Parts: sequence; structure tokens; C-alpha cells
Amino acid sequence: MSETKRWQNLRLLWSFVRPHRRTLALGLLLGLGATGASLATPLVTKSILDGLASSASIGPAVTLLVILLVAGSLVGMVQWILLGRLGERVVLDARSSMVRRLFRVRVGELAHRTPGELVTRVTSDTVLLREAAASSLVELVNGSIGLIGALVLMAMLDGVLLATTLVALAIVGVAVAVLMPPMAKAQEQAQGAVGRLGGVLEGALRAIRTVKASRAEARESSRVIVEAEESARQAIRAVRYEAGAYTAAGFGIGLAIMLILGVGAWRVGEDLLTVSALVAFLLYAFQLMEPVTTLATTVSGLQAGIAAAARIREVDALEVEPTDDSHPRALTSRRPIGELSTSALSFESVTARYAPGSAPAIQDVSLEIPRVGHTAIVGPSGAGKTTIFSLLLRFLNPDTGRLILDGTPLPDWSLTDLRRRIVYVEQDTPLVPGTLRENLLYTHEDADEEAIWDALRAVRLEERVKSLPDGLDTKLSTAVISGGERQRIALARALVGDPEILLLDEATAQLDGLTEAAVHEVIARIARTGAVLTIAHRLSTVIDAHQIIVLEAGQVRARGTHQHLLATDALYQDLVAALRIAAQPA
Ligand SMILES: Nc1ncnc2c1ncn2[C@@H]1O[C@H](COP(=O)(O)OP(=O)(O)OP(=O)(O)O)[C@@H](O)[C@H]1O
Repeated sequence: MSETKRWQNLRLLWSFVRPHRRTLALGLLLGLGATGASLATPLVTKSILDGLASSASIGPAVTLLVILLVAGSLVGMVQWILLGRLGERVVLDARSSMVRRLFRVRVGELAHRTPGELVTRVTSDTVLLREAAASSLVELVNGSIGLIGALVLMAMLDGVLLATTLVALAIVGVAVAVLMPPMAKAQEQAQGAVGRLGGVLEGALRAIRTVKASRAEARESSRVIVEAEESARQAIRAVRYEAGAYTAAGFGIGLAIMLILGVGAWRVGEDLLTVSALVAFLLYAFQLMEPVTTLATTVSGLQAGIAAAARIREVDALEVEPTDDSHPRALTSRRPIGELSTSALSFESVTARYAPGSAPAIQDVSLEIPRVGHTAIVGPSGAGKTTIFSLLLRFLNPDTGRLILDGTPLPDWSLTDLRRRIVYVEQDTPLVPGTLRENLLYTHEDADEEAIWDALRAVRLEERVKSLPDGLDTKLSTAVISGGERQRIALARALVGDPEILLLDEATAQLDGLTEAAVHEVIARIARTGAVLTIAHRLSTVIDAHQIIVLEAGQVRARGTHQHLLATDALYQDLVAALRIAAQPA
């Protein structure tokens, strides 16, 4: 990591702590209190020893020592709790901001990342911020103050002994400084490996049915375990560096104590130092050990936090969709159909690509989708059908040309207004976590109970839902839902959404009779008052469409009704022949 990047990441780390700076300041203050108590302890011990040697009263000094011990411990405990809470708040803030960001990121940006890897960033990378932001930062500041305080007091006790201690500490410092950068790099790599492990496991579990049906359980578990092994290898590498730093620190401390004892004994023998001063000096030397030994973990905690901040930063850098604030022109009202032009949507010479410099996914496409009626898009795989939907929903923007909705270019609509008018039913119809009711109201939250039951009736799910013990409030995680039912729930959601425009990506799988009937019912209902655009995979869907658009290699090849295209277009004839074969009962 370059210095500028490290600095940026440190600032990012600070940006998470900043809102809690008062708590942090209190933590630092309490830490100072505890440090003060431990710095005073050797001096009070010295005065007790001196009192004993001269037969003076040691009562007040002993009382002070007890007070210092009790107060120091209590302050330490309060600081611990305070910093623990601070750490958890930092984690929560980081998670909340990442999650909000992730849901605003453009769909295309997420296409190249596995959900599992992103999940790891939100769940485990943020935990590393906790240590770094709270304990490490405070330990570093308090530890440094304790270190400086002890050195000053040691200088007051005996300059020669201090010089001896500093030589030993310098050796420790150099060793730790040499071992730190590779340790930080190893920690960064270990964190990255955990992310990849999450990604691979998530991908394999998502495809679990295919995995099992292909008898590939062993192969898939090996693939995941390879990532787990890599993660362990990276973590072990990091541990090795940590161990090196600790050993160097421990060796240096042992050396320092031996040197202090040796030189101290000589100075006591020469009457240059009292025994009580040597004891106090040794107590300080032991106090120095703590910041020096924990320095490695404290700095490594900070390094891990900085590396985590870098990975959080990557999510921050993902391109997000524009906010509605950038649209002063609010187009919120649902316009009466009579006032509209006959074309709800039009493409004007649209060319679009998924990445700069790549081949266009669609090229120079012009088409009109009538305000009322059903338009079906057909074409071979890769022809650009899904791209048409992505452009309409603004998951993707055209390179050239423009799209017009109700006479207004798409970029002039706020995303909220645009997507409020459109309901999108995906091919594999994912349901969101929550209850059946929440799923049905997902697109149109304000719909009433009557609209829900009407939609369920239309997709032949009324009886099934009524038979569920919790009815509409059934949690989908606890219910057994078949593939066909899942599709019918998604279709019912479309009806409840009461859309002006329905984008329906028809399932390619063979549909059961009920689901096929539900598809037709939904298309027919919405097409009576709105525009339905389907990516059609079923002959029956195509035959009934008012308009069919044939796409080939990213371009509009032909358009018309089923009869017209059947008589005039060879590709359409081939596509229909394939759909006929697919529609034959097995
Ligand atoms: N996320 C993506 N990144 C890069 N290229 C893509 C992406 N999605 C689609 N493409 C490319 O764009 C072209 C059109 O793809 P599109 O998915 O629109 O076709 P399709 O007609 O829907 O195909 P299918 O019927 O197989 O789903 C193809 O060449 C495809 O490889």
C-alpha cells in the first residue's frame, strides 16, 4: 500500500471514529488517569522503602498505594466498557453506511463481484475496525504517554540506568520496525483471502441443487476448502510476522532488565544509587514492558483496521445510481392515459455496451412500445433482449441514441418516478426475505387488502394462501414454496403493483398449467390499460402479442404480428419451430 493510500485509509478509519470523538476523548482521559496511577506507584513504593530504612512512618504512603491500585483498576474497567461500546458503534456505523451504499450501487457494478465476497466485507472486515478504531488508537496514545512519563521519571531516578534502558529499547524498536511492513501486507492478504472464501462458498451453495444432481459435492467442497486453506496459509504467514515482532520485543525486554540489574547493582555498590531507587527503576522498567510488548499487537490491530478500511473504501468507490435530488423537475403524477401519445416507450437509434471499448450489446436499435397492449421480444440467445430491459430500468445507459418515456427522455425522469411506473418480473423470480404480504406489497406498498386477494385469485393462489396457518403473514423462510408458486407470487406482485408498464422476463423452464394460465391472465389484464413488454419463451405468449419484435445480434431484424412474421421472416420461423418443439409434451 502506498503512503498516500495508507494515509487516505487512516483518514477513512478516522471518519468512522469522528462522530464518537467525545467518547474517544473520555476514553483517552480515563486512560491518562490509569497511566498516572501506575506512574505514581513506583515513586510511592520508593518512599515506603525509604521510610522503612529510616524508621519513619509509612502509613500515609501505604494508604496512597492502596488508593492508587484501586482507583487505577476501577478507571481501567470503566475505560474498557466505554471503548468496547465505542468499537461496536463504529462497526455499526461502518456496516450501515456500506449496506446503504451497496443498495445504491449500479447493477452493472455488482455484476463482477460475488455477493459472498461483499457479505464478508460487511460482516467481518468491519469487525477489524472495532479493534483499530477504539482499543488500538487509545492504547497507542496512552501507551506512548505512559512510555514518555516513565522515561522522564526514570531520568530523574538515574540518568546512567536510563541510557542503558534506551539502548536496549532501541534494539527492540529497530526489530519491530523491520518486521511491521511485511506483517501489515500479510494481514491485508489474509483479509482478502477470507473474502474470496465467502464468495466461492456462496456461489457453490447457491447452485446446491445442480451440485448435488451432478454428484459434485466432493468437488465443490474441495474448491471451497482450497480457499479456506489459502486463507489459513495467509493467516499463518501473518502470525509468523507477529511472532517475530513479539519475540524481538520479548528478547529486548529481557536484555533491558538484565542490563538494568547489572548496571544498577554496580551503581548501588558504588553508592551512586539507593536500593529503593533501583527498585523503583525496575518497576518502571517492567511498566515499559507492557507498551513495548503490546506495541506489536496494537500496531497490527491498527494495520488490520487500515486494511479493512481499504476494503470498505473499495465498496465506497463503486459507482452509485444518481439520486432523485438531481431532478428538479418532479414527474410524479400518474398521467391519465387519454393525455398520452400512443407510444409509451421508444428507443431512438440506441447503441449500448456493458464496458467501454467492448462490442455493443445492442446497436442502433429503434423501436416503439405502444401505451396499451402487449409487445413480445424474441430472438436467439445473446440477441440483446435482457439488455433492452436493463436500458428501460436504467441499470445500463446508452452510449448513443436515447430512450423516451411518455415524451420525456429517460435521464430527465428521476429513478424513483421511472421505476414507480414500471414493474419488473425477473426470470428466476427471487422473493425477498419477509412475509408473503411484504412480497406482494413490495412494488406498491399502499395497495389495499382487496387488491392483494384479487391478484392472488388471478394467479390461482387464493386457496393455497388461505390454507396457510398464517395466511398472508406466513414467513417465506418457513413455508414450502414450489417453483410454480414462486412465479405466481411474483406475478401477483406485478398485479398488485398496478403498473403502467410491465416488464416480464418469462421463465424458460416448462411451466405447470396453473402458472402458464397465470402468466396469460396477468399479461392480458395489464395490457388492457398499460404496456406489457415480455421477453417471450413460450409460443402461446408470442402468438397472442399485439406486436412482436425480433432481435438478432443486437439489432432489430423484424417486427409485426405472429401471422405476418411467420409469413415473412425466416429467423422467426426457426424460433417458432423451436418453441413448438419445446411446447410438445415430453
Ligand atoms: N453484464 C454483462 N457484461 C458484459 N456483457 C454482457 C452482460 N450482459 C450481457 N452481455 C452481452 O450483451 C449481449 C446481449 O446480451 P443479452 O443478455 O441482452 O442477450 P439475451 O438476448 O437476453 O440473451 P439470453 O436469451 O441468453 O438471456 C451478449 O453478447 C452478452 O454477452
